[in-house]
Amino acid sequence: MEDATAAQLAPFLARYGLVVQLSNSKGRCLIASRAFKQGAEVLAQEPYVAVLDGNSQHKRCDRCFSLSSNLKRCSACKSVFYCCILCQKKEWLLHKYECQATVKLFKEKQRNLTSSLRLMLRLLIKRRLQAEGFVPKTPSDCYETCKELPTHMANTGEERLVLYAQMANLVQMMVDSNDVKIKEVTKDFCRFACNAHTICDEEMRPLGTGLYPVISIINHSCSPNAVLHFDGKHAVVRALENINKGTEVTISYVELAASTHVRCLALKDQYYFDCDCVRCSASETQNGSREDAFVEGYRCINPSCEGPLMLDPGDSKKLICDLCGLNRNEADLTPLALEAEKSVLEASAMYTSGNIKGAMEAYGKAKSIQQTVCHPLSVNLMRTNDNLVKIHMDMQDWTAALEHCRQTIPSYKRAYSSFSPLLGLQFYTLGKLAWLKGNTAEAIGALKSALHILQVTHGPGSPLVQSLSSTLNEALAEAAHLHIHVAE
Ligand SMILES: C[S@@+](CC[C@H](N)C(=O)[O-])C[C@H]1O[C@@H](n2cnc3c(N)ncnc32)[C@H](O)[C@@H]1O
Repeated sequence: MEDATAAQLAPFLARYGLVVQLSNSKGRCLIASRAFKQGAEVLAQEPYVAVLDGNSQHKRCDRCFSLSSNLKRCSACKSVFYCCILCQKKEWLLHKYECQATVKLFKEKQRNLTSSLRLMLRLLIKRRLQAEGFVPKTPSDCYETCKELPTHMANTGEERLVLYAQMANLVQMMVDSNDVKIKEVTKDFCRFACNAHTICDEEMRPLGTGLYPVISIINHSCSPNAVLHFDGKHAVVRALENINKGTEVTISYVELAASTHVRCLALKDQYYFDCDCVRCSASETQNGSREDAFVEGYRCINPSCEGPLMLDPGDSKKLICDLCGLNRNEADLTPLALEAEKSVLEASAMYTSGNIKGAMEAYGKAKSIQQTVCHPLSVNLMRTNDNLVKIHMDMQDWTAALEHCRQTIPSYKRAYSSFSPLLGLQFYTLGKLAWLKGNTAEAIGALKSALHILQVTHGPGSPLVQSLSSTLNEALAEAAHLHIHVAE
């Protein structure tokens, strides 16, 4: 970071107990200048710019991102919705220009704005209004701070660069301004790609994208000590463990329930770096590769053995069980793994097109193949079970949903860290399903586990944690009334 920006940002960071340091391999890093307790808020920020995605645009307010069943549509562009007149009025200063550009794009090209184009348009509008003094500017909320984030333009492939340049062209046409330089906008598209964050609801379902100039300074680790959580579009970083003074704050950029190989590919493809976090470094050890074999590997040929299959050092075509030493040919497994993959794709397409029964059968077929091929704790089987939970919940078949959900818990525990929000949410689903089925003791156990995790990741005041606490209290009251024994 140039000294001027770093110095200007320092007071904002000092309020939280953070400083920026430079590292040769990672660029800027955010370092704790005091200790943070597990669950504490490390940093919070509003986005510089944010957009709702296509699915959420008609369900949430474009300004505050809150859910509403009574949204009012902008009568001019007809493409954004607000929860109240106040939100609409407050947004008008920025939306006025976006509105004109949206109408122009539709008139001239018969095209609607995509999320990425809208995000860029918002960046250009806000940047101009701040430069002209119509919108206030602070060091943590200005284009200059966004501009310090890396673009990795030199690493970006030709095809992607051409696409970004075409998108920049469209933006230039929409705003009809010579101030908009194609090269600069192309660079900003590159910047979005490796710095913008997916905004999620409390249940970690994506609802939009935002650029958070300070939060984006936080680097990645596959074993992070902090997590990003959203309240609407307000982003909060919480400590997943006690963070000591002088320690780098890290979050995860990718899905952590994946083998080292898969995580590293995703990081390289989007963020252009080779991860050397503790988890990735461990993959080169026997313990680390065993962990990968559990998460994304095959199962032993002996159905009663739960050992993971590792590469046979004596024969590269063979896999050997790490527990009992039995061999299995990779060539026998590949066609079955492909068949399972095909069934999963078919199931997903059927689900999207509304053929729920077909999807249920196809996921059922995938599951039975995966049970013979994949390790019982593998993420492939876990995802199929998750889809079956979702489908059975849609069909209000709580018994089947509960059964599939129970089966996911051991793989969630293996694939995610003990304070992962996704593990917490899975316990919450298990607790709710067990409660619906009248399994009070099981519900209490799962809800307690969920609360233990989600209080840390979401904070005790979050609406999700509040509603979880009240379900747990209801279940505890019922257990006391019926003299049901509850394990501590
Ligand atoms: C969102 S930015 C993080 C802030 C960035 N370090 C900076 O200087 O502004 C993402 C980029 O930071 C770098 N980065 C993040 N985590 C890293 C890691 N664990 N190892 C190496 N580079 C990392 C990569 O260049 C990545 O594309």
